[in-house]
Amino acid sequence: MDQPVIQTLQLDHQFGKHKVLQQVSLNMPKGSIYGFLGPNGAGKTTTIRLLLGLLKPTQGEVLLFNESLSTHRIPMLQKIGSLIEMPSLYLHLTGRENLRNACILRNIPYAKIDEVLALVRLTKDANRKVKEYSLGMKQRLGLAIALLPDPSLLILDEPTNGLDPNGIIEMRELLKQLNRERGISIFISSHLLSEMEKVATHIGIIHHGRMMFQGTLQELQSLKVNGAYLQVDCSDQERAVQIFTRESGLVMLNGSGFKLPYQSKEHVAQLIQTLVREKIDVYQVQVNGNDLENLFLYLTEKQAS
Ligand SMILES: Nc1ncnc2c1ncn2[C@@H]1O[C@H](COP(=O)(O)OP(=O)(O)OP(=O)(O)O)[C@@H](O)[C@H]1O
Repeated sequence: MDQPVIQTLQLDHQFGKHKVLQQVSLNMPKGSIYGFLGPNGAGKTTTIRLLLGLLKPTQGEVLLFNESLSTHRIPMLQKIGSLIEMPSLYLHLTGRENLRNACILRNIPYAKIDEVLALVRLTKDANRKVKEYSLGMKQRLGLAIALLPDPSLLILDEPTNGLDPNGIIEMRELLKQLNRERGISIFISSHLLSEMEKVATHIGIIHHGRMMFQGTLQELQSLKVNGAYLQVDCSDQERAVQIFTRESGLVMLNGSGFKLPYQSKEHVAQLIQTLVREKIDVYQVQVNGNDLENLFLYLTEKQAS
């Protein structure tokens, strides 16, 4: 698991004078599902294009399977399946015919077609025209094409973008299955923290072209707890702040209540019991700071301190 499948060494990229990536050092262990997370415009697609050799870095290096992409591009790309945003499909052809075309282009035997159709659960719809497919089915067909060469690494750019909740669940389950049963390492970009938490084993966070965090999902989650705070709305905010300031100096008046660092659900229960005992009515208790935006704020503050 510790052997890297993707490594970038201080990657910089600029379009003209616009610096889009700065010193991006990615490290994706073999066998992992690496969630590459960042808001729109953070530099995710640019990074993916560099990983696939579709762009050349201004500085730095990409290593795939421990070898330099600049010297081993062709054999490496044969081991990689990719899906960048919407797959380009022939809508007037059937799913099976699209796969046949892809086989011809990549010199892959037709025998693989039934296998990949079954993997992405499109066997029953294989002979329907793609124009009749839902977006989720089109994405799965794109994934089937990416799986044709039996890749050991999949690189997927926002594969759940635009899908309905069912489509998102199907894609998520499918990726986990491919990772678990076939041992395929999966690099997946997304702007949704909650989605990546459901699928990824490792996370890299990019913001304004810089890596802000890289580690296991557990490491990210412990950071999130550190960054999260509890917002409590109640009938007597001033007295509540006095009570809890005795326990922890980090309590602040906020809106119609107060806020303090989130510790644990047991601590939340104790806090509510204390308020009730003190005859202060509790209107609302909310854990904030667990979303991507707050996480960025937290990480930025942490880097500056
Ligand atoms: N070909 C290009 N020429 C000039 N600027 C570009 C080009 N492609 C991307 N950019 C700029 O680079 C920055 C990063 O874009 P990128 O597409 O990598 O972000 P992203 O994280 O994938 O976001 P999104 O989810 O919106 O695609 C953006 O400011 C974008 O405008």
